[in-house]
Amino acid sequence: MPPVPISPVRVGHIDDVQELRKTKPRTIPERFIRDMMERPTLTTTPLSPTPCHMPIVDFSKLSKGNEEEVLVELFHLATACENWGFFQVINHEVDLNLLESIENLSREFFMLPLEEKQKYPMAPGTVQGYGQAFVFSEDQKLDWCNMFALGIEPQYVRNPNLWPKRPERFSETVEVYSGEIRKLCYNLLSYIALGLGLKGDVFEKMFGVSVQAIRMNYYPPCSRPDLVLGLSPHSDGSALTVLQQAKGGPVGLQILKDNTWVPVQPIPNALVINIGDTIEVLTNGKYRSVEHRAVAHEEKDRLSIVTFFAPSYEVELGPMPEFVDENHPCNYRRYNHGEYSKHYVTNKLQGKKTLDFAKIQTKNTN
Ligand SMILES: COC(=O)C(/C=C/C1=C(C)CCCC1(C)C)=C/O[C@H]1C=C(C)C(=O)O1
Ligand SMILES: O=C(O)CCC(=O)C(=O)O
Ligand SMILES: [Fe+2]
Repeated sequence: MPPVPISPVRVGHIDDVQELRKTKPRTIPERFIRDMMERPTLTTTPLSPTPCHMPIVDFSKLSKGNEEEVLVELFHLATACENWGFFQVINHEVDLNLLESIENLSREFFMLPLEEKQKYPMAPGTVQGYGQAFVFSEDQKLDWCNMFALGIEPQYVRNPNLWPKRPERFSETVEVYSGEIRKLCYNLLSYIALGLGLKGDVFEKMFGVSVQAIRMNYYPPCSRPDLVLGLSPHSDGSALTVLQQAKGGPVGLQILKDNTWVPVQPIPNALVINIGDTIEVLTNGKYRSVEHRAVAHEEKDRLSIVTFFAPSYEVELGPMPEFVDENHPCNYRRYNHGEYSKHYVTNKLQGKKTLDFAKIQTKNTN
């Protein structure tokens, strides 16, 4: 029997937003213009919400503090995870020169000629390389963003053909940076576990060789930021996400807090951490992966460097027994993380819809 042809993903023409901005600075193609309900609230209008200062966690107090400082900071961390799903970590012990280098090299990468970047194409329906991820149809709205993403760990998620030769030292720096961010993720997960009253090594043991990926998002200026989104609303499919916002950029990240999109004011040298879907499931919803999005700016470009840190694909996940009792019924089924990962990367970003994969739907008795 001949092999069954796999139907290719038909996504139509996707404009490269940087090129568009260069060649037709005032044009916003229809595919980028959001329906009224999806359009963003911007920080530049008098009626817009003031940027929030999300909770700050001082990592050095957790790693080097005295007993009391550790306890107080664990409490800050636990409260941030429970009430916000986001926090900014300061004194994180990742070398600031390394943060600067990855920022500069990522910017240099995006500033290369299009032909050079297209040597590392993100094929339709895949998530690694240069392009737009999460586009699966011709009528889907597009984000005002160029992305470059790479699988980092374990080795089997790597596609060596997609590691850029230019700029010089880019790939080497991604490697060193990812190693440092990996350590930070393991440490944060152990403090998160302690804050939940669990053993510090519970997630490290459970996750096996954790999957790690990096994504650089470049948002060029946009003549009508009120009509487009830099990045569609979503929660992250990871356990933890580490977001570095490049220095000097405008406010761009917004999180959905109490049903309102709240802009996040970057703190110089801090890293933004958010709880991903895995931790939501493991804690049976005690800690939730919060929906977030990015908006574009009329005059300034913005760059973010994002690390996704998740369990190994063979790990079976479900709510931990510590978070299930008669008052807290089990909200999520058990599933394989590899299956979830596949589900995540083969669906468009659509708020928290991806997590329906794991949710136990409660019957509406009304
Ligand atoms: C554009 O990519 C993403 O947004 C993304 C993908 C990450 C991945 C790679 C680039 C290659 C290795 C696999 C992996 C899927 C992690 C987001 O990652 C989220 C989604 C899941 C699931 C996750 O763990 O992080
Ligand atoms: O650029 C940002 O601020 C948001 C990025 C993000 O949420 C992501 O890449 O998952
Ligand atoms: Fe995200």
